[in-house]
Amino acid sequence: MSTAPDVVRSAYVQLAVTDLAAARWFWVDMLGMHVQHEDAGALHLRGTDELTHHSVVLRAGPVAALDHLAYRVRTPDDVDKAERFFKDLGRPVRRLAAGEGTHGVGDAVRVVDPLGFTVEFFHEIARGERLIQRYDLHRGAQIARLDHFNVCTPDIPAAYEHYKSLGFGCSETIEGDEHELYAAWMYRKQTVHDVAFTGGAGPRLHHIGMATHESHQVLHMADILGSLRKEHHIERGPGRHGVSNAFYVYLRDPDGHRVEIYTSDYYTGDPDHETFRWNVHDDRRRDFWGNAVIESWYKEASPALDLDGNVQPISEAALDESAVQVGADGLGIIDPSE
Ligand SMILES: O=C1C=CC(S(=O)(=O)O)=CC1(O)O
Ligand SMILES: [Ca+2]
Ligand SMILES: [Fe+2]
Repeated sequence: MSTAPDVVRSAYVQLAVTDLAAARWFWVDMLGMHVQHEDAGALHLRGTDELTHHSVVLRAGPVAALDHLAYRVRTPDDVDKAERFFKDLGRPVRRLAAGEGTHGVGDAVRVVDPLGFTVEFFHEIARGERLIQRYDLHRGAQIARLDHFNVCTPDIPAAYEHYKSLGFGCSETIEGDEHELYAAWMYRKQTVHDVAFTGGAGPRLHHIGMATHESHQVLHMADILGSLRKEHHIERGPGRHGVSNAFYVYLRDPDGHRVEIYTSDYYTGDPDHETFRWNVHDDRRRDFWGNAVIESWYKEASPALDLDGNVQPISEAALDESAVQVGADGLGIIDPSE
C-alpha cells in the first residue's frame, strides 16, 4: 500500500451554478463571503479568517453540481504522494500544473476517489489579505471559514475505510442496534470533522459547512432571510446538533446547493481521542432538542461531476436512516412506554 498524503484540512469546494449572478447574491450579499477573485465565469470566495485565496469557487455551468472537493496537503511532495496513492488504487488521476486548474491554486492532482467523487489535493495556493480584524467588511452571517464537506454515499463503511486509509480520525458515528454504520464524522484538522458521510444515493454532495464564530451569527442569518421574505432558503434549523454539539442552520442556495452555517463544535486533537457513538434511535442525535429532521434534508443533494465535467451516475443506499422508526424525526412510532 503506497503512503497516504499528509492531508491538513478540507480546503475548498468548487460548485457549478446555473446563474452566477443569483449565486453571487446568495453567497456574497447574503452570507457575506468576500470576493477574492471574479471573472466572467467564476467567483472565488473566502471567509474572514481565511488567509488562502478561496474556500468556495462558484463556476457558471449548465447543471448545478459539485465540480470537486479539495484538500490542502502539508508539502508539495504530498501532491506526488496523493497521485501515487490513487494510481495504486486504480482510480482515474489527472495532474494539473499551476495555471491549468482552479485560479489561485498551484500544482495539484485531481482524482475520482473510490466513493465516486472528484477530489483535488494541492499545497500551493495564493494568499489573501488578512480580514480577521477588518470588522468594517464583516457582513451577513460573517462566515469565518470553510469547516467541512458532507457527502451522500450508499456505503458508509466503505467511505469510513477509505478516509481511515488517508489518515482521518473518527470523532462521532450514528449506529444501529447491531452497530451498523449509518453516518460518520472524520477529521484531519483538530475539530469534529473535515468530511462526514450521510447515507443515501451517491456520489452526491449533501452540503458544505461554513463556520462562524458565534451562534448569534447563525441566528442573524436566519433573521436576515426572514426580513427579506427569502425564508424559503432556510431548510432546517436553527438548532443545536447532537453530533458535534454545534449550533446550526441549513440553507439552500438558488441552485439548491445546501450550505450549513455552523459554530462551536469541539477539539479532537489528542492522539487517543475516542469516537462518540450515537444510536440511530436516539432522537437527540441530529437535533439535541429532538426537533424533527425535514425529509428533504435526508433525500435531496447535489449531483457530482467526473474529471471531464459529466454527471456521475448514482447508486442507491443499502441503509435509509430516514426510514428508521424514531420519535423526533416525526417518521416513526413513539413507544408509549417511553
Ligand atoms: O456538520 C454536521 C454536524 C452534525 C450533524 S447532525 O445532524 O447532528 O447529525 C450534521 C452535520 O454533518 O451537518
Ligand atoms: Ca423553509
Ligand atoms: Fe455539517
